[in-house]
Amino acid sequence: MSAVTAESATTATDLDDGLRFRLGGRRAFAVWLTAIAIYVLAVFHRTSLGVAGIIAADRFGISSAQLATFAMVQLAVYAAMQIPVGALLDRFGSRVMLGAGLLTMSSAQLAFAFVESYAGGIVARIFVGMGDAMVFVSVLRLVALWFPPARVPMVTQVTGLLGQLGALVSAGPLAYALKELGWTTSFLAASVAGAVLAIALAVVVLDSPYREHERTELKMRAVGRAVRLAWRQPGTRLGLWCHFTTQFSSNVFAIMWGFPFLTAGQGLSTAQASTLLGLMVVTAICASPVFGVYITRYPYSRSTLVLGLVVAIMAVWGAVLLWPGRAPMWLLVLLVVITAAGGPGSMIGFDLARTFNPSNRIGSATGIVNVGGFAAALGTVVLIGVVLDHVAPGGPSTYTVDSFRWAMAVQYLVWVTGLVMIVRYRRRTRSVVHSDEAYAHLVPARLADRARP
Ligand SMILES: N[C@@H](Cc1c[nH]cn1)C(=O)NCC(=O)O
Repeated sequence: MSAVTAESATTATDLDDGLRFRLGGRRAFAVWLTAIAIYVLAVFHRTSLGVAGIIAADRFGISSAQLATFAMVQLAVYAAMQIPVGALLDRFGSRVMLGAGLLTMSSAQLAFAFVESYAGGIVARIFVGMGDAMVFVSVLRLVALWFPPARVPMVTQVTGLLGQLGALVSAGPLAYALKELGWTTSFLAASVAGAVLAIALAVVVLDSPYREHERTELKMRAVGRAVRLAWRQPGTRLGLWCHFTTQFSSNVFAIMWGFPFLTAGQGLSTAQASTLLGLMVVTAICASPVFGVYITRYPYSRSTLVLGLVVAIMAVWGAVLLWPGRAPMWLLVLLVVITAAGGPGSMIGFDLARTFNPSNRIGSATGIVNVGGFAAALGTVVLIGVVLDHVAPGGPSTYTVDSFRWAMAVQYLVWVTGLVMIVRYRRRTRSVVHSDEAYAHLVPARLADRARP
């Protein structure tokens, strides 16, 4: 059965189709909201270090480079875990994986509350990255199974959007708690949230609304097969490259280099730079429903939106980097707004993976796609650091607008690579769409006649 034919079974809205619960009904919302709460917690844990950074440097007695290593290690583990986690998800389902993710993240934050050595802190961050890696793909699998296909693109976008609230919780309440309650109590409280959500998970979340959902009966040896089959789909690889190309710039900016670029490079105050970083979260939240509407209406042209978005991001970066001296504030605002749109834009990658894979491979396909943006972000973080070391060997105190001009320009290598790969896989994916009747619903009427004479 082709991917789309399998998916179309989920269009039923009554309970005759082997359904225990109505697609998009009350139980679906309860499952989704519980899963989202876990995703918010994952994003909160992921971004907590950004807020706790200066206190962490003090507590562990470490340099800025060692502090950055915490974040790098966490992200590297997150990216490396995506494919194994995706395959395990197809084997064990979302409930088990969300439980494992909660347990891993919460234990790691608990350890982080008490460790005092740098090595201990690194080990804790490794496990935070590992637990975090299990969450998002599991939530998207629930979305694909619990909602009617026509609503899945929008629900996927809103899922990404709501997850960003975790970053706001760490920027606000965690920053406050660290100041008022101290390190140990704050991280202890963060880990207790995991225990509460584990109870909600056990009570509310079911893997599937179907009575006999055909969960992949793969033995561990056969798990690799699901990954191979998902990888063979040009649509999965198109999703990977869309995710790769759209999201890395906003990640790099938010996680590592945005703040020094805006302060040391563009001469903004700390408060101005923080406001622009906050504006990125707000933009990502506002752009999500807009993209959701577009991809629901024009599924054939999802990659066209991605291409347009990437060209816009490249153009605004070009304007900032070529601006003589420091860029004016209006241009920096435009820069963060357009760059931030790449976050929700990257969700198109997951939508492509879902369209071109049957439900028993969604975990593997989503995991493959999710490697893209995080791997690109990691690579770019490192490349920018290498160039900065070269052009400003005196360290952060010697950064200037010109050092960042060269360093940030390395992003073009990544964008151009991504664009070439998107164009390549979009051609292959479209040829699959035009040759397989199962994808006929994706082809707009104006092209359908031409494609099927
Ligand atoms: N593209 C992000 C999510 C997002 C949505 N809006 C802004 N960012 C993504 O890939 N998320 C994966 C994850 O684990 O958070």
